Amino acid sequence: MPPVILTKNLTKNFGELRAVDSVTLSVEKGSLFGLLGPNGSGKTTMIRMLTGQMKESSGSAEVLGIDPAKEPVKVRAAVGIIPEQETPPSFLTAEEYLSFAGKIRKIGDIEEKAEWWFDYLDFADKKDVLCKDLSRGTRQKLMFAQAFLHNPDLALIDEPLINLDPVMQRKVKGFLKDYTDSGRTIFLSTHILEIAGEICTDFAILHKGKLLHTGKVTELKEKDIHLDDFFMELVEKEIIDEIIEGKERGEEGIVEREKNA
Ligand SMILES: Nc1ncnc2c1ncn2[C@@H]1O[C@H](COP(=O)(O)OP(=O)(O)OP(=O)(O)O)[C@@H](O)[C@H]1O
Repeated sequence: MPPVILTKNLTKNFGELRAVDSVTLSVEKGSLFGLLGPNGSGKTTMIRMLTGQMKESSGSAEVLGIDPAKEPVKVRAAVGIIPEQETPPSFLTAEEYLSFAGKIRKIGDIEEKAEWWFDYLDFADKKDVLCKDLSRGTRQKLMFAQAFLHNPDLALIDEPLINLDPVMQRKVKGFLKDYTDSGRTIFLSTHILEIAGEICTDFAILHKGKLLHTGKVTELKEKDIHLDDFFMELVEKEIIDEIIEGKERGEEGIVEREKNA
């Protein structure tokens, strides 16, 4: 079976900065894939490229067999997306927003589906409130609901749990696990390593745009290694290597300068 997501040497430059650096990875159908990495490591940029919101500088990507750079509308119609820290339009109520999302996605029974989400995520009392007046957590619930309204085969979700309380986090974690158990795929970017270790089947670690590791969570569990310890060790090693490399470069620079003096 072909992978749901496949990237080959996917790269994104912003001027001098290489935000994503030649990333090659594959995500299998039915996996709950965690994209992990420190601040600024390129997770959001990856998701933006995979959902056709941003074109790569080089390399390629395929999402559900579609090239997101060539057919961004097709890819966005097929997948569910929760963009990072995005909020729903301020001038619509929660209910209007889901109805709007349902119309774009041509969902026939949108009222029924929206009702289900309001009940499931426990915010039916907020459906007539303008999005601008919703709490951050409730806005996040709304963004979560819009991503899954059309039961997509793949959802790419950027930090979907960060503003939710522990009860709601547990519910959403359960939802994501059940979703992938039924054969659909989740590509989740998160800082919360505990959650990733708990629910993800597969993971990748990015650091400064580079893919440091990709593998299965069970492989770590079999070796009795916690994902957060594995992550810390790998990222810390990378940082130490960079310091050593930087020092060596600096020293060489001094030697060169001395030679030229
Ligand atoms: N549109 C842009 N223009 C210029 N630089 C950008 C742009 N978008 C992202 N970057 C830079 O690219 C790098 C990667 O950013 P990105 O948002 O992908 O990281 P991230 O892993 O999602 O970070 P965080 O965990 O903090 O959300 C950062 O250095 C960021 O400043």
